[in-house]
Amino acid sequence: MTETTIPLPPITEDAGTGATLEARRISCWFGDHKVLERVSLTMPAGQVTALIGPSGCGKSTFLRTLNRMHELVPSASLAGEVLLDGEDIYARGRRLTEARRRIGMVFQKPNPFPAMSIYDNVTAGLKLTGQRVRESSKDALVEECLTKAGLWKEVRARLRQPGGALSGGQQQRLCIARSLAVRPKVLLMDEPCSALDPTSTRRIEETIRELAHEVTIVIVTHNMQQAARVSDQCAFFLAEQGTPGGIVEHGPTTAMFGNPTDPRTADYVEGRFG
Ligand SMILES: Nc1ncnc2c1ncn2[C@@H]1O[C@H](COP(=O)(O)OP(=O)(O)OP(=O)(O)O)[C@@H](O)[C@H]1O
Repeated sequence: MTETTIPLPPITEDAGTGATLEARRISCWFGDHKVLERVSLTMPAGQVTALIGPSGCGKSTFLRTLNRMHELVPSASLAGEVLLDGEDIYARGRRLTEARRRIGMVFQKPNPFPAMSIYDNVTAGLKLTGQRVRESSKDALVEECLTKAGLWKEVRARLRQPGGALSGGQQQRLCIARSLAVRPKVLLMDEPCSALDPTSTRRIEETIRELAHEVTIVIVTHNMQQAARVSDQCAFFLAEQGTPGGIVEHGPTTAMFGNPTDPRTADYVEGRFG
């Protein structure tokens, strides 16, 4: 079988400011249960957008619609559009793998391939998304992605050791490096620090701020201090009294925390519920 080679330029050549992601009137169901009602949100290129709100209001579901992961659940359905730099990722003829390549995801629990080497973990996503890199370029790619994920100095002397031998925080940064290797325009992060200690959390937060210059980031977090530290804008989700979740308020993080317009936002960010 012949494989198509898609030459990948060094990341720096492709480094822009990410892409703007725009969700338009997203509604989601699990079977008959409607969990999101006409949610619209623009996540601007090169910014960090934090999705906040109490448990069960649909933040993760919304995040998973942004790279077509919601449709993996057999009972799940969806209405609305998700535009990546103006093009609907759900449009007929759009390939799922293309959406996943351009819009990467980092999960709550670090999930490197534990028996695979650190080096191979970084390049693992390339094959899965049908991309190939020349052998001669691989070392540079691995170094660049690990550097951007803030892990290079800690692992450069042991790239052939298994990914599973790293600490939890290092594993999460390895997963970020793996996501970066396929040149995403957007990185979705679902509570990426909730399984980590405070020091590792700080390292990931620094990494997020550094990456934001070239990748658009959308992060779900329950940690209000974290939302305040890492994000440029916030969207506050709420599902009241058994109704589907929606966005109550969104805007610049400084305004959301300093001067929210909706009393429910104020109550939530000041820790009075949730
Ligand atoms: N796979 C699933 N099947 C059925 N219902 C689901 C599924 N995943 C989520 N739900 C339901 O969808 C609603 C929204 O859940 P979701 O996980 O998106 O909320 P969340 O705000 O991210 O919560 P948390 O902060 O606790 O992670 C909840 O009522 C939840 O029970």
